[in-house]
Amino acid sequence: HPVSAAAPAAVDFRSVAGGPAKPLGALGPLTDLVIQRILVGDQVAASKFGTDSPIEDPVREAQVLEQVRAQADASGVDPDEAGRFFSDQITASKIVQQGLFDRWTSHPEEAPTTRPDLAEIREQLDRLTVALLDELERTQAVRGKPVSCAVQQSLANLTGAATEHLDALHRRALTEATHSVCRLGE
Ligand SMILES: C=C(O[C@@H]1C=C(C(=O)O)C=C[C@H]1O)C(=O)O
Repeated sequence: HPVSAAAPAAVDFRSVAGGPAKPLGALGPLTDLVIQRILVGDQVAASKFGTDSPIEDPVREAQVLEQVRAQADASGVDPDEAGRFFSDQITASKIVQQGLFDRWTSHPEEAPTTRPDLAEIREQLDRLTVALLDELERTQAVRGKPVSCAVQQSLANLTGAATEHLDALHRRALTEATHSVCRLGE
């Protein structure tokens, strides 16, 4: 009989769970939001590519971090901890933007053909900030236990990267965006 098709390279968690695939475990919801923010980075890159807007905007970064510190206080999260976490989110976004700029420069046929509005994208990022801070608050207990936190972050990153079909660039951004999650609050 004919040889069956090759096994899939990665487990499709959709078929296991029977529902929308999400990063697993205690840090799954936080990691899901981190991935959403990383993917918004693609939109940011598309809005800036071929324009005068630079990848790095220190004024906007300061506004984001100011919003974060104020809202952290209101959500019961340490403002310094929240600030460190969001600095990593900003770094991750710039990794994605630079990676896509490089890709689109060497492969212009892959460059986006429409240019989304940066102001609208930033409103989307501001909404994600609120949700991320809620998850930072909700996960304080598990993040305070270094060993189980590390296990949960590995599980969430692995399953999140697989279910969202992240490429090497976006996986690198995910690693950067989550590398302090288990050290925060110490
Ligand atoms: C996302 C943007 O690009 C960069 C990343 C930022 C972020 O992740 O919040 C903020 C400013 C920029 O340095 C943006 O310009 O809005």
